[in-house]
Formats: sequence, C-alpha cells, structure tokens
Amino acid sequence: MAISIGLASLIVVAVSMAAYFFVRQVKLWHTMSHFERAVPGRAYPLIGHAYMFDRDPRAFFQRMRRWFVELAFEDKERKSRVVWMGPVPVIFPGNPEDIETILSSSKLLEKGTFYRMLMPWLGDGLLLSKGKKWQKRRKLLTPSFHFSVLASFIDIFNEQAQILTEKFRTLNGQNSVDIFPMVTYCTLDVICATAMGKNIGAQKGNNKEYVQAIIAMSDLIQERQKYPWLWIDAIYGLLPSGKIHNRYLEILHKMTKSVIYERLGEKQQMNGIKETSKVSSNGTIGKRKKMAFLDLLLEVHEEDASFTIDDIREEVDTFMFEGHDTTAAAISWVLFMLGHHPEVQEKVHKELDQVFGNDRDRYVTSEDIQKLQYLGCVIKETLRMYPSVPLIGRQLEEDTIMSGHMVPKGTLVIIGIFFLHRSLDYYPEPDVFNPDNFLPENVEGRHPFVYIPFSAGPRNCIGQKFAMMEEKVILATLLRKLKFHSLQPIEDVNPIGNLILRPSDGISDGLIMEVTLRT
Ligand code: HEM
Repeated sequence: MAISIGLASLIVVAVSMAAYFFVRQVKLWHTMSHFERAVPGRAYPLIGHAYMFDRDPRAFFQRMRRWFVELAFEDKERKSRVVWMGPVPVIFPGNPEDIETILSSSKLLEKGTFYRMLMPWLGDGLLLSKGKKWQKRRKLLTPSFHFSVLASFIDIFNEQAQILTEKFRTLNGQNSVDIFPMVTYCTLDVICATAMGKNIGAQKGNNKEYVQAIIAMSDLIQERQKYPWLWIDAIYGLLPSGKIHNRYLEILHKMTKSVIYERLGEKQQMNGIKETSKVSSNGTIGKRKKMAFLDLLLEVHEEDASFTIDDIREEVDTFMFEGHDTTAAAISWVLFMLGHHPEVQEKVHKELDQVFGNDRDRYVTSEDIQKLQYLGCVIKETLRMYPSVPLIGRQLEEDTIMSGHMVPKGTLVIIGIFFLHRSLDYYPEPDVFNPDNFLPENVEGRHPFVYIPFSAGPRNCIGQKFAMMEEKVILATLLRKLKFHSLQPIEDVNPIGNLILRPSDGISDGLIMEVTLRT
C-alpha cells in the first residue's frame, strides 16, 4: 500500500513536471515563432537544430559563418533570428540596432550559461560576476586601468617584446615556425608581470608547470563548452579530462594565492615606511618595484576589507585569462595578415622608420604609440577580420524588444562579433584585408555598433587600452627588425571560434611563417 502511494505520488510529480515543461515549451515555441530561423533547416522538438551542427569545430564555425553572415546580416530586413540549441532558443541579433539595444543597456548585463565553464577558475571575477557585485567590482577596478597605470607598464611590454624579437631573429629564415605559441608565451609573460608583478619567464622556458596549466586550461574549457554532458561537474570530475582540469585548476589557484600572500607580506613589511609605498606618478611602489594590478587590488583591500583576498584572487585570475590569449591571438593574426600583404607590411615598415629613424633597439614610448597611426589601422582591421573574442553572450534580465518582437526575460542572446564584422552591408569587401577601412574619413558615419571587437557599452572590455598599447609595442619592436612571410594560404587557415578565435588549417592549429631580418 505504502509503495503504491509512493509510486502514485511519483507519477503525479513526473506527469506534472512533464506537463509544465510541455506548456512552457509550447509558449516559448509560440513566442519565438515571430523570429525567423538563423539556420536553413527545421527545428525539431527537444533536439532543435542540434542535428545540423558539425562535430568538427572547424566545419561548424565555417557553417555558422555562412548561415549568420548570409542569412542574418545580409538579409534585406536584417532581422534578429533564432537558433534552437536543443530545447533552448538562442537569439542571434542580425543588425547593429538590436546589438546596441543589448549592449548599451545598463540592465542587460548577465552573461548566461555559456560562461559557466569558466566559473571554477575565475569565480565571481569581473568577467562573470553579475548585478550589484559586478557594478561594485567594475567601479573598484576601473582606476587600475587609468592611463598613468598603463603607461607604467610600457617597460614590461618593451622588455618582453625584445625577448620575442631576439627569439625570432635567431631563426632568421632557416625554418618555418609556428608563431602562435611564441607570441602566446610573450603575452603570458606580460600579463604575469603586469597582473601579479611576477616574471615567470615563459619565453625562457621557466615555470613550465604553471605555463602548461594556464595554456591547457583555456583549451580544456573550450572543449568542455561544446558537450553539454561535460557541463555537469559530478560527471566531468570523474572523466580523464575533468581530472586534468582539476589538477590544473589547483596549480593555477596555488600560484595566484602564493603570489598574493607573498606580495601582501612584502607590503606589510613596508608598512613602517608606508608613505613611500603609495603609488607614485611613474607607477612604482616607493623605490622598490613597478606597481602591478595586484598591488592596486591590495590597496583596495586595505581600504575596504569587504574586498577579500579571495576576491583579489578571482580578479587576478580573470586578468590572467582575459589578458593573454586575447592579445596573443590579436598579434599573431596581425603578423599572419602582414605576411600575406607585403605592400601593407612595407607601409608599416616605412611608418616605423619615420618614427624611430635608424634606431631599431630603443624602447617604444607612449609618444611613439600616438604617432603609429597606420599600425593602429592595421591592428583594427585585423580585429575586424579576426576578432579575438568572436562571440559574446547575454541572458536577458528583462523582456526586451528586438526587431520589433518581444524576447522574454531569461532568453539567451549570442552576439556574433565575427559575423557582424564580415557583413557586406558595412564593409564593401568584408573578406579583403584593408587597413584603410579605419582611416578617419572611412570610419566617419559608420554605425558605432558595427565594429565591436572589445564589445561595447557598460560591460565592454576593461583592458581595451592595455591591449592596444601592448599590441603596438610588441608589433613595433618586432617589425623594426623583422619581416614576416606567411606560408599557409589564407583560405586554408580557417578561424575556429570558441572562447578565443584560433587558427586551424586542418593539420595544425598554428600560423606557420618564415621570419627574416629586415635589411
Ligand atoms: C585584443 C585583446 C582583447 C580583446 C579583443 C578583448 C575583448 C573583450 C570582449 C569582447 C569582452 C566582453 C566579453 C563578454 O561580454 O563576454 C571583454 C571583457 C573583458 N576583458 Fe577584454 N579583450 C582583450 C584584452 C584584454 C586584456 C589585456 C585584459 C586585462 C588586462 C582584458 C580584460 C577584460 C575583462 C576583465 C573583461 C570583463 C569586463 C566586464 O565584464 O566588466 N581584456 N574583452
């Protein structure tokens, strides 16, 4: 009797849940029927459009590119469209006006499910936090990216750029080389020195365990994002890749924490001479060493104890993640494009000669950076064609009108930066590399939301100026001495868009180039 009552209750609960789910799905289906599909095929109950997705990430991204560029952005009406990822509808805005609605809103700031895989590593750092917490953190951290702080990092950019140049110089055309990992080690050294104040010497082959962990971690997260069954922590933790993930996580957190406590200890020791430990105009702590982001965060912690050591760890890890892969991809794609466009490379070389004369060794200064206008156009055009962050997401926190229809609260929205930047509507020849697209006269009159490599609005990239400065210093240092020649045809190197836009020619995931000395 007891069993049959239990069984009956179970059945009632199951049937009610199924009915609730069914009604909810029918309502959702009806609401979304106002939006055209972003993919050519039908969506079926439960699986949605998932049957159309290629397992091979390269083929998948190419297919998405055809669908979204042609169907969405180049459709006459440029309406936002829907894709059913299983039973979950995802809206892809198809015009800059809808993108502006989302990104410029001070209420639509939540990132959504796709970012969940980053949580174990980055916690509630600036990239992932939401609501009041995000607002408070953003306000706290914004002064850390003030120009005077960034200017104090310029020596670090120069130092690491020179090490990279020397590494390339010694190759001098003897071999083809995959530039991607070399540039990544360089940007990793830069971010460790600027975020943590620690020189980990990745370019020199030091700290191998940490370097391997940080590079592999991004790859593991990207892999995990693709397969929903890996999203469940309990399952993932039992699988070999989950075990590796957790081991790397431990290495990464251990390093960040040990640097934080080391720095905190040093700071406390210096408390006796507290006055000199305040940041000075050239970004040094007293006479000791350069300020790192970490020092600024420790100062915030001293003034406001509710900003805890764990909070600092989350922010430092967020900078470590956001601040090395993005810039490595951006610099590598610039070199790859220059290697395919010798006439553009020649113009960059000329500009460098005008600014630096015959001096190919001195450090790049803030004043030089201002003068390198054409290099700036090259960087921007590369970020148009190969935006380091190709897709960003939001989970709507309130009902929102897009393309004239209501999208209910809770819906996932994905903004395809890569697809937007390749649209014929906004760039006359979207697949042609043309830095002149960013000459002031050509930028004038362009809708501000058709070019958004750093996102836009209140939740844009806080590291944008840092990134542009770092890119210019590294490229100006490399290109004063070196010439780059790409060895893979452009059409063979398809970008794969996950967290970061990476190259793949189907054989290697690198950018293979010949590097020679400039005469
Ligand atoms: C070329 C280099 C870079 C590109 C293209 C880039 C792009 C972006 C984009 C598109 C976002 C928005 C992400 C989203 O909404 O999901 C973002 C956010 C962010 N970026 Fe960057 N980024 C770059 C470099 C950096 C650097 C060097 C740092 C730090 C030193 C950094 C720190 C951050 C942080 C902390 C956020 C989260 C901001 C917030 O939500 O308030 N980024 N970045």
